[in-house]
Amino acid sequence: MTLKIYSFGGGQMVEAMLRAALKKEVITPETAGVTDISIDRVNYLTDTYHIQASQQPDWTAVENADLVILGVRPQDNWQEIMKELVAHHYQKDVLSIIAGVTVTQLSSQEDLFAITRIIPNTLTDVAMGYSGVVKNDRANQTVIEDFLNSFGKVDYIDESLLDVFTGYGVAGPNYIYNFLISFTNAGVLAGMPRQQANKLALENLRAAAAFVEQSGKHPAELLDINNSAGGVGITAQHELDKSSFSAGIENAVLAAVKRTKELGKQNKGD
Ligand SMILES: NC(=O)C1=CN([C@@H]2O[C@H](COP(=O)(O)OP(=O)(O)OC[C@H]3O[C@@H](n4cnc5c(N)ncnc54)[C@H](OP(=O)(O)O)[C@@H]3O)[C@@H](O)[C@H]2O)C=CC1
Ligand SMILES: O=C(O)[C@@H]1CCC=N1
Repeated sequence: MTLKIYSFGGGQMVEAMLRAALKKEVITPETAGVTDISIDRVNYLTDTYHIQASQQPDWTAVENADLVILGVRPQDNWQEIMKELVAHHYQKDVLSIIAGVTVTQLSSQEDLFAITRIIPNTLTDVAMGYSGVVKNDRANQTVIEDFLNSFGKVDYIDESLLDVFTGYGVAGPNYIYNFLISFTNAGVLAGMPRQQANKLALENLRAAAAFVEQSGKHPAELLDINNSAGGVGITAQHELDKSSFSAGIENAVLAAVKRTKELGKQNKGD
C-alpha cells in the first residue's frame, strides 16, 4: 500500500524517515508532502527527493493525507499546527516525533485526533534500531505500522517510559559513537595507524555484540574468558575499574533523560 503522508517540519529526522520510506516504496515522491519554514530546507528536499515541499502548508494535501507527521522541535510552535489541523477538519492519523511532548498535550480538547507518538531511532538508513512508540486508541495500526516498519524496528511501550527510551535508547548511537572514537584513539595513542585502529575497533564492536547475542551469556562471563591470570586483559580491566568509565556513561544517560523531560515541560501546549 502506498501511503499519502504530510509532514510539518522537514528537518534532519523527517528527512531520514522519508528517505527510508521512499527507498522501501511505502511512499512515493508524489504522495509525500512537507512544509518547512526554512526555504533552504524546502529547496533541498524538493531537489534531492522530488517530494512536494513548500514553505506554506498545502492544506489540500493535508486533507487528503492518511498520516500527518509533526516533525518540528519541542521548542517550535506545534500548538499552532494542531489548532490549524482542527480548523481544517483533519481527523485522521497524527504521528508526532516531538521529543518530550505527551499524547495528552497533543490531544485537542475535543479529542479529535488519532495520535501516535514515536521517538524514531536515527539508525533509519540501515533500517535498524528500535523506535519507541505510544499510541492512543484511535490510531490506525495498519497505516502506522506500514510507515514505521519502513525505517527500523518498533517497540510499543508505556508512555511513562518514553522519555527514558529517548535519552537511553534513541540517543543510544551517541554513546556507541563516543566509545568507538575513544577506542580508536586509544589504538592510535598506542602506536597503531588510524585506519587499522578503526578497522579493529569496528570489528570488535560488531563481533562482541554478535557474541553476546549468539552465546546468550552475560557480558561478565565473556569478560572472564578474555582475562587470563595476571595477563593483559585483567590489567586493562583494573584501569577501567579505577576510572569513571561506567559512571560517565550512566551520568550521560541520566542527563539525556532529564533533558528530554525538560524539553517537554518547557512547552506544555496550554
Ligand atoms: N534528530 C534526532 O536524532 C531525533 C529527533 N527527534 C525529534 O524530531 C524533531 C525534529 O528534530 P530534528 O529533525 O533533529 O530538528 P531540525 O531542526 O533538523 O528540524 C526541524 C525543522 O522544522 C522547521 N520548523 C520549525 N517550526 C516549523 C513550523 N511551524 N512549520 C514548519 N516547519 C517548522 C525548522 O525550521 P528552522 O530551523 O528554520 O526553525 C527545521 O527545518 C524534534 O522534536 C526532536 O525531538 C526524535 C528522535 C531523534
Ligand atoms: O537530540 C535530539 O533531539 C534527539 C532525541 C534523541 C536523540 N536525539
